[in-house]
Amino acid sequence: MSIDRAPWEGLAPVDPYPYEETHDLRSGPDLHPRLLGLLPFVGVWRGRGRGGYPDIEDFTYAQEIRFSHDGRPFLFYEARAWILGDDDKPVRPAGREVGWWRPVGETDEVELLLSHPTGIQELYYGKVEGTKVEVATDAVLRSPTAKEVAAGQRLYGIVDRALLYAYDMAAMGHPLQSHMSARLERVAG
Ligand code: HEM
Repeated sequence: MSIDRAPWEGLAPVDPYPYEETHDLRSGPDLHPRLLGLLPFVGVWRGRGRGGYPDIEDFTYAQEIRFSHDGRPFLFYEARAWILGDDDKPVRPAGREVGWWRPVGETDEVELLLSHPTGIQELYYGKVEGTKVEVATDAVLRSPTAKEVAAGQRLYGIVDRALLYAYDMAAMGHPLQSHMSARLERVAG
C-alpha cells in the first residue's frame, strides 16, 4: 500500500466543511421529515443517573447528551458521563458513546449504531412510540481487549419535558439486567 501525492499536487486548499449541523430546531437546516418521530430528542441534555451491576459498586454519575442533525434522515448522538462523588463533585470521566439514530424509511422503526471507546460497538433495532423509543441489540461487536458485553436494551422517553432512559445489559456472564438509568434536563436546543 502507498499514498500517491501526485493527483493533489498544486491544487488550492479546500474550504472548511460547508454544511451546518445543529441541535437547535430554530436554526440550521430543516429537520428531515423522516426524523419527525425523533424530533423531541433533538437538543442538548444534562442530568444525573444511578448505576450498578452484580460485581461492581453502585455509582452516581452525571451526563451530557447531544442529538443533532444536518438535514439528512439520521441523528448524530453523543453522550459523555462522569462519576459524581458524595459532594456532587466530578470524580473521574466515565462512559462515552457516539453514534447514529437511523429511522427505517417511513416506518416507526429505528436503528441505533453506537460506538464506545472500550472496544465495543452496538447495533440496536427498535420502535418509536410517541415520545418513547425502545431498542434492543441485534449485534454487539467486541475487540479482543473489550469486556464481555453480550446484549443490551435501552428505553428512552420524554417525560415532563425531561429525557429519561434506562439501559439494561447482559455482560460478564450475567443475564440482561440494569446497568444505568438517568434523568436529564434540556440545556440547549
Ligand atoms: C453513562 C455511562 C456509563 C457509566 C457512568 C458506567 C459506569 C461504570 C462503572 C463505574 C463500572 C465499574 C467499573 C469501573 O469503575 O470502570 C462499570 C462497569 C462496566 N460497564 Fe459501565 N458505565 C457506562 C456505560 C456502559 C456501557 C454503555 C456499557 C456497555 C456497552 C458498559 C459496560 C460495562 C461493563 C461490561 C462493566 C464491567 C462489569 C463487571 O465487571 O461485572 N458500561 N461501568
